[in-house]
Amino acid sequence: MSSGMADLHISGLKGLKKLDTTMGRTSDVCADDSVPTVRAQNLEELHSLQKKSAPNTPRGAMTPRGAGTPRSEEERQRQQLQSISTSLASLTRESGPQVVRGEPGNASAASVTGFGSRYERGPKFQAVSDSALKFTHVLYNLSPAELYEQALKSEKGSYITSTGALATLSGAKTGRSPKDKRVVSEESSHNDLWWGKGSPNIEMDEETFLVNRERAVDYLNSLDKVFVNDQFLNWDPENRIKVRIISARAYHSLFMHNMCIRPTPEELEDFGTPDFTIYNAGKFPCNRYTHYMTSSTSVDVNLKRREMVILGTQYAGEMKKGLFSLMHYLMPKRGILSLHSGCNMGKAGDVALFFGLSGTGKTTLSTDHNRLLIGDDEHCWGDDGVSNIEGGCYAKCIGLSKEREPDIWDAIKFGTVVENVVFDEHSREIDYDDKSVTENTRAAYPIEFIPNAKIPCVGPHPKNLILLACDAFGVLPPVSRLTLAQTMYHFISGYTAIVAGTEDGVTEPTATFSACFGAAFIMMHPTKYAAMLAEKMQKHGATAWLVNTGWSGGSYGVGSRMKLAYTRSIIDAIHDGSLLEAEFSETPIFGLHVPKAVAGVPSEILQPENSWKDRAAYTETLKKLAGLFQKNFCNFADYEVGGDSNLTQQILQAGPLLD
Ligand SMILES: Nc1ncnc2c1ncn2[C@@H]1O[C@H](COP(=O)(O)OP(=O)(O)O)[C@@H](O)[C@H]1O
Ligand SMILES: C=C(OP(=O)(O)O)C(=O)O
Ligand SMILES: [Ca+2]
Ligand SMILES: [Mn+2]
Repeated sequence: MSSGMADLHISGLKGLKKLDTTMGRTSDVCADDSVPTVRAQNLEELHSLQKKSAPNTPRGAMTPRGAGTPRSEEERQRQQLQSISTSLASLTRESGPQVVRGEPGNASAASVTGFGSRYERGPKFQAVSDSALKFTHVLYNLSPAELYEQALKSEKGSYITSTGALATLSGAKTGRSPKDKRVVSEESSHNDLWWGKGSPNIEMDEETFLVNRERAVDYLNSLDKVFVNDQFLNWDPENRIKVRIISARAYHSLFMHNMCIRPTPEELEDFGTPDFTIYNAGKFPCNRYTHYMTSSTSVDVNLKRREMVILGTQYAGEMKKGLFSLMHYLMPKRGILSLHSGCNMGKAGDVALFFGLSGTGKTTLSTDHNRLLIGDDEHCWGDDGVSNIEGGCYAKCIGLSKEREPDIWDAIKFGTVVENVVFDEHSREIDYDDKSVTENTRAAYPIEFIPNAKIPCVGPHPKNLILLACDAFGVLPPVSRLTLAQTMYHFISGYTAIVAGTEDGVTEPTATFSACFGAAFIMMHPTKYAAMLAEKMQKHGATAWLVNTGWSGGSYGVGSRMKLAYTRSIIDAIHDGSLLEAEFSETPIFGLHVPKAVAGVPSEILQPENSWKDRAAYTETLKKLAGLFQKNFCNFADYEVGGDSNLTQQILQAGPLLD
């Protein structure tokens, strides 16, 4: 210090000389004083230094033209923007909008493309409507952090929770709208698809699809900014599908970032033209004067155009399950079975699939601390084994507890989207029991957020198939082993029971039958999938089980939901092979094979009649459910499963028998 002070002096008479603060810096300066100086010349530059572009994720609008960017990189970006402009092209004007990377205000000529790009601006450009003069700002494959900022800035109802998740509201729709799901009848797919009674595919013509598509595209192009995600479906590299999702909300972009497979920067570089595009204009309604429209909501799939249009619902699950429907068309055509199932694998490589309708436990039970998670909801079973279609999980949050579902609890952190949950205004702690917004509260997170995720999400052929049913009647045994014919019968039936709106005082459960445990998502006739399943089960020697995750000791209102700990013990016994060695007895009516004992489960609950106080009520309820199964199966009685008429006869006889 003393040497520096000695050099400081004032000289001359015309004011003070500038202090040279760098003067005399010697090695004996105390450590506190040795912080490097700021590089920036001004505040603007300082702020610009804060952000940098990673080499593989160029920011078109932020990279100054000619600032050392290699020509090929610039060309690649131009092609990418051209591709997005083409996606957003208006059909009536046959032109895409002028697309610019980045937020409004960041427009720079270098990143503008599309119709009338600066190279092509001619008289034609002047002649078109105002909308062609407007830039469409594209926020392309933003990171979770960027999407958080976008959501917090522009979307009411966006908050950061105490653990760092992004809380959002999905709007008026807090679940899917299956009655508004339409599929275009066109020559390329018409004969492959399942139409008519029981089918989820509500027919729509090509013309009406284009009307809705135009409505969505015009809406998206009218916005200040749109989000574009280019991602993949299916971890099987040979059957990977490239999807583009164009949406109006950061919530939607982050949701799909989490749920689809995230491309590496290299994979993104040669992404090229997507195989399928979603136009999510869910903030905007469809027009009820449009032919076929029965509400303000329409989710329209066009397999020939490889497009999906969403109008009138912001529920993000619509995109996830819409893509699942697409896979239910594309994969079986390649001989690959698509399944609404969870999937996990033991350390020894034993794979289990968990089938079941919503709320039966696919996500909860496939997320198992002792096993590797392959996926929670959508899988393919092909010649080489299984592959997850998705890159993330979508867990129910209602009643979530750290003790019972620790891995899901811990996954709700920075990057995760939590939909429609209620939280403390100040602490931002989520109250998982609060159903004020909806009972269907959800968390969407990348699969890597589960510590024992199996990456890549593929595995060998399954050893066990676990058919889950949440039987609110409480008459199905907690676990039973199924024959092949029974497996087909229950797979085609797709049973679960829900409890109708408690607020109405209704305590009676309602049986739901949904073919292939996912009728809302299948595209072809259920027997097509069932035949493939039978063939694969036989070929690979898988064992199937029916597990009731619903009521025990009586129906809803009398009995109680099966303890999760018991269900987990049952599942453990299936995985480790011990249950296969058990002694079984056959139940009346349903003819199910029930084990006499399962480690960790009280034996008296294994036969449901033993857990009911009122035996007569039990028998009556059992018969009632059997009748509902039979009535439902009438819909399939005239169909053959595959080319095997013998198996078809066995399947028809494998259901419940009443005398
Ligand atoms: N015995 C049980 N087995 C499975 N889930 C149970 C059980 N008891 C309660 N649950 C709850 O039921 C819900 C099952 O939902 P989830 O696993 O998300 O179903 P899916 O993925 O099939 O839609 C979870 O909220 C879970 O905590
Ligand atoms: C995403 C959904 O599936 P699941 O309930 O099976 O998790 C849904 O039904 O909206
Ligand atoms: Ca590549
Ligand atoms: Mn699920």
